[in-house]
Amino acid sequence: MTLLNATDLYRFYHVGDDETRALRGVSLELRPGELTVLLGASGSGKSTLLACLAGLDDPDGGWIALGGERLSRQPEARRARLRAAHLGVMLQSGNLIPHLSVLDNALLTGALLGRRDAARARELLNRVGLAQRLHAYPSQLSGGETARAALVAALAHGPRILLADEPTAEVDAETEDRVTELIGDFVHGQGRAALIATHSPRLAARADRVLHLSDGRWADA
Ligand SMILES: Nc1ncnc2c1ncn2[C@@H]1O[C@H](COP(=O)(O)OP(=O)(O)OP(=O)(O)O)[C@@H](O)[C@H]1O
Repeated sequence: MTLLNATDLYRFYHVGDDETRALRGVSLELRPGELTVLLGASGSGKSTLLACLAGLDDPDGGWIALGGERLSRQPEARRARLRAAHLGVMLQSGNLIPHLSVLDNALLTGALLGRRDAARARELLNRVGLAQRLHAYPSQLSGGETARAALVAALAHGPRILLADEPTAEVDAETEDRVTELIGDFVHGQGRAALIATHSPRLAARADRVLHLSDGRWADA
């Protein structure tokens, strides 16, 4: 079974006369129970790929399907519905709402889906070491706390797929272990899928599959 299917993705950016080919024919499948780690040098296209898979950006070529439904080249409202139904998304650009507390951010998507689960949100925040920061606002968090709060906000509604960009950025080794455990349980304990861009050797060690992006292509392609 495939939860997410991306075929032959292209994404070009134009600034003045310059063209950056951020994605050049990337295909990918995400399956239940599989933790996939995404590696690549800065500028290789990792964030662009995650944004396209999340339906936050639209590829210029190729297509993406979530649970058999097409995500790419759809109106924003439909992409948002599919995103909420299937995905947990944690991106560097931030998926926290500034005027909501850490706890309310974690409850938001579940509430929109009609399955608000405060006990689960608190448990996840506790597991990543944020039990004392439930009522803080995003602007009051450190970089590492922001990444963990954003990860919990992506996971708390129980999505089938997690897409995450550097969830262990700026954290100490103990917190990195906690975040790795949380993602490992989500994928291997609950049979979900995850695609994680990370430089963490701890997280990479738990991966079922490691993919390398280089200059917008799979390195071995
Ligand atoms: N909005 C944009 N406009 C123009 N160029 C962009 C834009 N976003 C990304 N790029 C370019 O596309 C390429 C891929 O960028 P991307 O952010 O996907 O890389 P990355 O692998 O995530 O890098 P990092 O690890 O530094 O976050 C880079 O050359 C980047 O400069």
